[in-house]
Amino acid sequence: MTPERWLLTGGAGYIGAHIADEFICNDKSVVIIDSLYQGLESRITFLRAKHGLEIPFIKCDIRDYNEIESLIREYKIDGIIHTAALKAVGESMEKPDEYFQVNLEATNELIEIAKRNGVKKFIFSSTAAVYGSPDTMDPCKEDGPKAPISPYGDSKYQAESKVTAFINTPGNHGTSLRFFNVVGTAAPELLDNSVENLVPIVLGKLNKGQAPEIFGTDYPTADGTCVRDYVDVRDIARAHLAAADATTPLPPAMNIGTGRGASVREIIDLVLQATNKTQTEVIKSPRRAGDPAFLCADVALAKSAMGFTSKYSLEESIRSLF
Ligand SMILES: O=c1ccn([C@@H]2O[C@H](COP(=O)(O)OP(=O)(O)O[C@H]3O[C@H](CO)[C@@H](O)[C@H](O)[C@H]3O)[C@@H](O)[C@H]2O)c(=O)[nH]1
Repeated sequence: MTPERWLLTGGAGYIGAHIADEFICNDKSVVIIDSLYQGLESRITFLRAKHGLEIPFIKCDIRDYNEIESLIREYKIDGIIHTAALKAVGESMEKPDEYFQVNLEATNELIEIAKRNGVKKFIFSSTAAVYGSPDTMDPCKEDGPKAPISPYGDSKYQAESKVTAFINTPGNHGTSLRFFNVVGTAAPELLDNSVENLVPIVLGKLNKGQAPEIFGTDYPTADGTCVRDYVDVRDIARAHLAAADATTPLPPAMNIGTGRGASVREIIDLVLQATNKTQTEVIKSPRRAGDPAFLCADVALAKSAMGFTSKYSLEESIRSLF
């Protein structure tokens, strides 16, 4: 049987490359497009060497609709995993138009292209940012309140509607996966190269002999610092595989997290342990605007709908970085 062929947008990115790896390991064929704005071609080089495959890679902006439509025809694509996006929450406040263009308009266009060309499967990378800044200490449920507070979260939330309309069409299949805080790596070559998130920031600081900074130590949590649900990127990739292989209709959106919370303080301690550093100095800074005290996933839906549960512990995720 010919393997299913998936177009992976943003496949040279940190998350996209892990999905490519997981799909290839499970006998699916992938075609990767990436603008290389944040993605790295070296990740594709690594995947080609690891799997001994000439994985097709085309450098292409997600807004280059003609090129994408030609590729979908040329490669006879069965399904699309759409991870290509702008993802910096802070930057989205400064460039909202660009975020809506890349994250919302391009997703809408991609779905129209899929429809015109008989592509029946679509899995969309969404985010816990759709929940905004809840003021409860309860895990977020998919059908609970959505109140994104950044153009990033809003653009992703609005794009989910288009995906939902697509998958509600009889014969189509897919979902939106709402990632919580993604950490870890399958290989040093696939590491997260962004400098926007807690773990890479703390690592960078420790490597330079600087003290990590904590944004807010007066939250109503056990140790006063913010709690998040840190999920391994390899589990994110496994969730995509589970969604692609599901034989029953999926809910329109599912949380992908662990269901366990960890505080900023705990993360810093784990990174210190993993690096064998004894430094205990931290800078206690004021709260960062828009940060909720607690943001964790209710993971029941992904489990019941597609049998997905996370596999990697936070310790394993942090250890994978060294
Ligand atoms: O130097 C730092 C950096 C971050 N933090 C805190 O660490 C926590 C995690 O922050 P960060 O890694 O920036 O992630 P979030 O703000 O939780 O957002 C991430 O996780 C969301 C999903 O939960 C995604 O939508 C976003 O794209 C992604 O950046 C927050 O409480 C921050 O205030 C610090 O205390 N010090």
